[in-house]
Amino acid sequence: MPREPFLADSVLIEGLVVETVVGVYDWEREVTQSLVVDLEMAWDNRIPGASDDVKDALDYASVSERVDRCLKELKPKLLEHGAEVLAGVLQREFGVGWLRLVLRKPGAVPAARSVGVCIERTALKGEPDNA
Ligand SMILES: Nc1nc2c(c(=O)[nH]1)N=C([C@H](O)[C@@H](O)CO)CN2
Repeated sequence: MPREPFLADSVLIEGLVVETVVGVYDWEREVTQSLVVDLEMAWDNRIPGASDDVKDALDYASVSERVDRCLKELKPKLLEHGAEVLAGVLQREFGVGWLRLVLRKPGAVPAARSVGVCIERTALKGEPDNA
């Protein structure tokens, strides 16, 4: 489902580095590796734009801390699982309606600058947690 066509505002986090256990192979469960998170989160920036009050804003510092904690606790095997859980946490805890999330694992394929996954999720009104 596309994001709301009449409001294109968002809050961005780019290149957030998280050190965590991640990967499907046995050796990967014994070390930490870097993940890099890019996030675009739909948010009505007209309200904080008028009030100049961070309480009205989607606080990118708080979101960044939550992303870091989520991935460190989760220790996902697949990037897909990390991205999916993260998207749900941000939608439930911060009230983000739509988001695009890119999760990269720069060291995974030596011949590639980076590999990763990209997901877009829209919280549907009427679903549990999205009343
Ligand atoms: N689509 C994916 N493919 C692979 C993943 C992944 O998370 N998503 N992970 C691995 C290994 O953990 C790899 O990164 C080790 O270098 C392989 N393929």
